[in-house]
Amino acid sequence: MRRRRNKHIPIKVETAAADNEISGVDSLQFDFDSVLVATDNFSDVKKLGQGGFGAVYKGQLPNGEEIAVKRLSQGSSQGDLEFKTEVQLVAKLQHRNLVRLLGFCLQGQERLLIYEFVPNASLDHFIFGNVSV
Ligand SMILES: Nc1ncnc2c1ncn2[C@@H]1O[C@H](COP(=O)(O)OP(=O)(O)OP(=O)(O)O)[C@@H](O)[C@H]1O
Repeated sequence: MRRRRNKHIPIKVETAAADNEISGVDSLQFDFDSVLVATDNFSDVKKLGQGGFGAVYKGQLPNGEEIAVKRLSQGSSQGDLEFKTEVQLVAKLQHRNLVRLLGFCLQGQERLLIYEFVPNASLDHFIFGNVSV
């Protein structure tokens, strides 16, 4: 008799591993409506620039913290789970020369990445430290 290959087992194992990997990722999730309020509905006035992955908007949270919201262009084939896993890994990175990723937002087709806002003037300090000119 021919032996049937059970294709379901590896998929279940992968899913379980991925679930463990993203445990706690929800704490990084921003509410979409709060981001809309923070960026004045992604108004052109708040637009900081345009990168390869989408437009970036300045926002302000209710506690006064300034943020930069990267609104990813739609059409990525990346799944929600992959996206969340990637966000969680990047959010753990901390370095004086890296802009801090604060969180993400997933709503329908919308995928947002929320970073700390870095004013132009402070980029010199990020890169060169405190140098007097
Ligand atoms: N954290 C931030 N604080 C302030 N402004 C930002 C921040 N992130 C991005 N910007 C602004 O948005 C623009 C686009 O940034 P983004 O990171 O999307 O693309 P990029 O760095 O130009 O190129 P790439 O898409 O290839 O990474 C930047 O040039 C900058 O003006």
